[in-house]
Amino acid sequence: MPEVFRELRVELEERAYPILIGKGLLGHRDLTPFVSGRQIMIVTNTTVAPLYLESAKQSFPGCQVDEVILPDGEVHKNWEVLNRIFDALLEKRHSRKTTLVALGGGVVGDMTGFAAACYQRGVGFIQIPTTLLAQVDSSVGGKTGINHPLGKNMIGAFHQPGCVLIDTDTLKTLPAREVSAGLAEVIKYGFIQDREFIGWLEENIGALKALDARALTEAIYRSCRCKADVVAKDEREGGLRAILNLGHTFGHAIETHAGYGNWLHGEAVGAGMVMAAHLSLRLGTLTEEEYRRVESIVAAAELPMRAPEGMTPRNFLDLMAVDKKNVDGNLRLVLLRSLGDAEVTADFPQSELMSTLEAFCK
Ligand SMILES: NC(=O)c1ccc[n+]([C@@H]2O[C@H](COP(=O)([O-])OP(=O)(O)OC[C@H]3O[C@@H](n4cnc5c(N)ncnc54)[C@H](O)[C@@H]3O)[C@@H](O)[C@H]2O)c1
Ligand SMILES: O=C(O)C(=O)C[C@@H](O)[C@H](O)[C@H](O)COP(=O)(O)O
Ligand SMILES: [Zn+2]
Repeated sequence: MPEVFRELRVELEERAYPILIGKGLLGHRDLTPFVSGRQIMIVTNTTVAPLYLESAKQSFPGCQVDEVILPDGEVHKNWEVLNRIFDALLEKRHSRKTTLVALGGGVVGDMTGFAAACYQRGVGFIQIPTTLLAQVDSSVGGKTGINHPLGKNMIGAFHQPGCVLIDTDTLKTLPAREVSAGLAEVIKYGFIQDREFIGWLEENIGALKALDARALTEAIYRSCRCKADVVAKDEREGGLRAILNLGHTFGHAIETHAGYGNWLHGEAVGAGMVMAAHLSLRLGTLTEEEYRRVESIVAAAELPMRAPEGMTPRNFLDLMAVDKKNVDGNLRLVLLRSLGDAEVTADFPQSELMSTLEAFCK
């Protein structure tokens, strides 16, 4: 039987940090050992603040706690809104000993981490992720940043948090659509590295959608374990880490095309993973049966399986041309060697890629 409290470490020598996972941790777990001075700035948004800001403050007894509340949405993951964090830090005279606390989903987490990487050339930060997606993915690993109108996450820095606190109770208020978006990144770990986890997910997807606490804790633990392991081996994406990008080359193109509205990140990744699997099937590395399993688990998570209405193969190719994984102008994709095993490769005929794009843009 899975436990309701789990703990992991991201092993990065002097930058190693714990991931604490369980029910009812927010406001009860003392996080002051991860604060360098006495000042903290909690960064959150207009949706999360009324739900969890007061509880979050209880996790920092004895600290001077300030807050900055950002507008909600991927469309606000930009320079203008990032600057509001710097304005608040300077107005409240935060020193280089301050600690930033990201309370929210991946948008708040990525922006807070980037602000922490830049403020006075770098201060500490803590991740308190409150969406499933942020709990299984964005709060771990130190990728921080903002979007550009021409490309997703194009401006950013690697900056690791000092601690990640995951309270599964916060998921009780998460809309079902956001739960599905988070499941995309959970399923991703199975596809790239853990075939056995795919079987577990096929059996437990209903319990996850119903927010069963034990199933959630298990899925979050296994996801974070996979991510922590990859990050410990390749913190700055020199090679291996790029497998965490399965479905993202297609997915980021979808998000950018959509103007960072309408499509959630996890939804775009869901469709993108099916596209990557389809190309792998065409290249003969994935069997028909494996491809059907990919389709059926993505469908069970209630994620989209097609490109957005009106998006063309040309749109995909133009947007994928700025992907960060590309080398010397050559497109590189994360494809499946088999179910549970991914690779980054530029070794695919353009004609096969076109066939996949055409199949999904119908
Ligand atoms: N840094 C990384 O490694 C990494 C990994 C994956 C995704 N990301 C980024 O994360 C972002 C997506 O994150 P997301 O899916 O969390 O989106 P999000 O941050 O926009 O959160 C989704 C929605 O849920 C709301 N919300 C958050 N917690 C809630 C709660 N407990 N109850 C009710 N509502 C709540 C938010 O206000 C928002 O409206 C994207 O920008 C993506 O690029 C980064
Ligand atoms: O942590 C990583 O590495 C990932 O690729 C995780 C992704 O789920 C995440 O969306 C990440 O932000 C994508 O990074 P990018 O470098 O492709 O912008
Ligand atoms: Zn992602």
